[in-house]
Amino acid sequence: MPNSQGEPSPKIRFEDVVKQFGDNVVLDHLNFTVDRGEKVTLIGPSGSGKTTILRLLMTLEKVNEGVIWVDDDPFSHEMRKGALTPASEKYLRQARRKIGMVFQHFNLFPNMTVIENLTEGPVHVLGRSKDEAVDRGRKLLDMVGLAEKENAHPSQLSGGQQQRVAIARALAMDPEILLLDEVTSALDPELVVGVLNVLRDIAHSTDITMLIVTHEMQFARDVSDRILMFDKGRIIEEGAPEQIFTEPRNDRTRTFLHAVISH
Ligand SMILES: Nc1ncnc2c1ncn2[C@@H]1O[C@H](COP(=O)(O)OP(=O)(O)OP(=O)(O)O)[C@@H](O)[C@H]1O
Repeated sequence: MPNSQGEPSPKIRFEDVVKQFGDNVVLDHLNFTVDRGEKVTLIGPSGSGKTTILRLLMTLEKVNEGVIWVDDDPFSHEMRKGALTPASEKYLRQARRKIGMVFQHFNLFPNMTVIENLTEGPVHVLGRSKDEAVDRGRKLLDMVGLAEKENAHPSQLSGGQQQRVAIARALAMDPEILLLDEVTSALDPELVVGVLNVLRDIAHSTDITMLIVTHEMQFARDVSDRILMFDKGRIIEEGAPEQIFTEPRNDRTRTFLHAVISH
């Protein structure tokens, strides 16, 4: 949707967002935007607040101050009687339909087959017909290289295969925004490549807006339009991957990248 200057508005906008747990200020008056279709990777030391940003967007946490906007609509809040009011559960349920997330632990439904995992949401939440959901589920399984596994149960798959099913399951809900939180960090090293290849294809071939938390720096470099470097709940540097990875301006970015890449 264009704004009053005729420019497209951002897909996601954090406006002065504060998130704290007790006295621990995890996000400190945070401001940033993500454009439509943009792929943005959040990097930074452990505890700098990256996962908290994704959890706020998944509505698993609530902001203490500030407002999150998606498509120029309030996301963390709703408009009541002309005033922004913290969002109700009902409002949040509707708002989060635009957003899909893949976690470190894939959390597939263990008693369902792979294809049932993919069709459950589209049928029961989006109201799609079973045939339509199965048809789309098969296409997505093909895309993640698991067409022949549709009748398997999750326990019969490797961790990497389960994670690829989880990615397909998130896409089956047609999200406008996809959040990826350390999706390969629980996997054995030999399974990481297959998952990253699938995600690389998705990043390059879809216009889904993606917000990514990863320690896989080569992957971040390949897929990201922009990198945000966090420290203590603030963005201390941002830029194109080439700039951040080859000539970081901030000393803490340089130290962080050195530690991660030489790890
Ligand atoms: N539910 C919670 N209750 C209390 N403190 C929390 C909670 N969730 C996160 N925190 C704290 O918030 C801070 C930021 O955590 P967060 O997981 O967002 O960091 P991160 O940058 O994603 O770190 P990592 O790379 O280790 O995942 C940490 O100090 C963490 O202990």
